[in-house]
Amino acid sequence: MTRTVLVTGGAGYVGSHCCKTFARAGWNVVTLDNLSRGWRDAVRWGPLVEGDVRDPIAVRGTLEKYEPDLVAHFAAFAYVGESVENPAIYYENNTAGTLALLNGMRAAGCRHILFSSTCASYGVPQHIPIDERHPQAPINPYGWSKMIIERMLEDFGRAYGIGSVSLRYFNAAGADPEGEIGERHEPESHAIPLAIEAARRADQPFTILGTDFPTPDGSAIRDYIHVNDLARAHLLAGEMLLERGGTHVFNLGTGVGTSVHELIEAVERVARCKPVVRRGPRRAGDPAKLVASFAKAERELGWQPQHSGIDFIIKTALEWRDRHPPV
Ligand SMILES: O=c1ccn([C@@H]2O[C@H](COP(=O)(O)OP(=O)(O)O[C@H]3O[C@H](CO)[C@H](O)[C@H](O)[C@H]3O)[C@@H](O)[C@H]2O)c(=O)[nH]1
Repeated sequence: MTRTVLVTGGAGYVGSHCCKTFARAGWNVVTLDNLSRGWRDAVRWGPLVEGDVRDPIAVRGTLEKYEPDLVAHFAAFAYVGESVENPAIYYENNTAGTLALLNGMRAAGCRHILFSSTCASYGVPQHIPIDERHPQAPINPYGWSKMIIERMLEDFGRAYGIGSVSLRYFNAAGADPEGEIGERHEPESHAIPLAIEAARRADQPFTILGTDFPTPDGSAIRDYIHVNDLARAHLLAGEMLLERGGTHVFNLGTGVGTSVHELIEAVERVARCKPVVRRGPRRAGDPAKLVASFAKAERELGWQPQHSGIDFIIKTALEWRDRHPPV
């Protein structure tokens, strides 16, 4: 029997890539998105229900109409800086939004959820690579807004039998290699799209935010993971959850760190053009180094990153950018 997944935030960056991956694997895909930060034209693999996860009528109506086996929950705000300036909308949209969604699932008898969590829940790392047992101590409201949800999922599992998998992403990056979807944020604050823009346009220099980190070249190190590797992990996690139930947590990263300087070199190599680069101060709350251990996902989901070489990530992001240059 064909399975159905309800994807909240399916019009967004990671959500839309997951829709494609589930659809390719033979699932029915339904998107619930309020289009506040998503894109109508990114919803290509099933119907779009335009609605908000905080709206009990929209959630209940969608769950009852489509009877999904699984909810994949991406609908969230994800700008760390914005969360510091305006925490209310993060707790409202991310935390309260998930609570409303979970209550809708309870009422409709839907028992399985994949949750898009974050490495920001670890805060400043005590050791590298970061495994799932690393203490969680967020240093910004974005990280807290997501960590509270993980806690909620544990409690809802115990009390109401809602099975969940929280997937703690490191740095989602790259685009669909077939060019149908990609990263589109407004405003764009992420390093890879900005470095690519700098390679394409001399009037858009890239600023290295921090050159005095305790790292070999002084710039911050991140673990960039291709969005399609993330999407495949959701598919495997969903299949595991339907089979086994329970409450689970996995890191999704590559175990490989790339500094901002190395990122710029990679953009130069792939784009064959040197971006104009400036040096700037650190961004508040940016740790020096975040690198994942994905051993648990490998062991329990049989997952490994397959598309996350930095040059391939940049190649797919560049192709997407060139198909959709900013107007
Ligand atoms: O113009 C820029 C933008 C970024 N950076 C640097 O590049 C690295 C990556 O920055 P991104 O903004 O691309 O990613 P972050 O690691 O800050 O953010 C990621 O992790 C966050 C949690 O920590 C959120 O989950 C967020 O959505 C996700 O993209 C950081 O060291 C940042 O300081 C620059 O040097 N210049």
